[in-house]
Amino acid sequence: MSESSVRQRKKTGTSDGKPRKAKTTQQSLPGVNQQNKMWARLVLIVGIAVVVYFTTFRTREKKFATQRETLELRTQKLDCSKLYFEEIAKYAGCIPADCGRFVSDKVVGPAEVDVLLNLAKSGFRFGRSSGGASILDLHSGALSKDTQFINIYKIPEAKAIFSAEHINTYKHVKDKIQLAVAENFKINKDALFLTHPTFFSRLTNETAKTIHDEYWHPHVDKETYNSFHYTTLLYLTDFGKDFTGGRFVFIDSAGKHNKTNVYIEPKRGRVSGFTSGAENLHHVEQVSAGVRYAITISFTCNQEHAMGDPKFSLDEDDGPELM
Ligand SMILES: O=C(O)CCC(=O)C(=O)O
Ligand SMILES: [Fe+2]
Repeated sequence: MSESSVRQRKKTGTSDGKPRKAKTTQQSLPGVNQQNKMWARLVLIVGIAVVVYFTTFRTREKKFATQRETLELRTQKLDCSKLYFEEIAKYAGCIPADCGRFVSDKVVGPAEVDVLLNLAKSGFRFGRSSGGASILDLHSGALSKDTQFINIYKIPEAKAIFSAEHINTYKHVKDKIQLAVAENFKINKDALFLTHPTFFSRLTNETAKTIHDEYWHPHVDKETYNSFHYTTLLYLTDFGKDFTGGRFVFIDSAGKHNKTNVYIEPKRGRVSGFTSGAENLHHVEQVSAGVRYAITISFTCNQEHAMGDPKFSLDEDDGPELM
């Protein structure tokens, strides 16, 4: 109600000379003001709550390595998680100067990537998961096939795919990555051993059919794969060109509610390496289109978990057993 209409009523009396209900109207003014104040306070409180919520519980985003840049070396030091440090401390020569992560686009060359991508594509012709995440482990022979795994070494036609170039490149690249891990974490190269599982991955946006297809869950490699001490990844296809989605994400926490997602965009020939403890919680975003190829190459300091290079053996009696 406007002020002028209130004034109007004040002037107007009733026939018996008594004031009209204008009195009541006059009394309602402070009520309206009070209500307005209450609303203002409520809006202020809600506003503050929203600001506090988003500053306290927000997830920040950082790009550690974009697809467009070519990195000699980018590193990030981290405090080792307690459990990881307690365990790695047992292995002389294998204790990192600092826990952390690195990315380099200079360890593996484009020709080597071509050979390995060709090897991966040839292998996956013999089997793929029906649910979007396929693996090919040339050490055990494990190859995804629909909703299960088969042994590629039991397929006679697979013989044709393993050329000397494939085998030599695979071993040479593995050695270079092992050296990169040793240099970056300042450990003895010979204290590191290749471990299981080391595998090619092929990720698409197909709907997951089994738990093995759900590659996007946050995890700690040391917890998922007990033998891991250092994880490395070699990317064989480009984020944003060969596929979309599928970025690698470290999830860093400072306090309970303060998270930072640290992204690595896959790029052909890009190697990332990190200590496998809880300091490097991570996941892979779901691929939204295209095909993402990578190799997970894992290292242990525990000689009991060491494994040799793949035999690429097709002799059924000789061939590696599946896990
Ligand atoms: O392919 C990637 O980028 C990461 C895969 C991964 O997290 C793993 O193999 O443990
Ligand atoms: Fe992982």
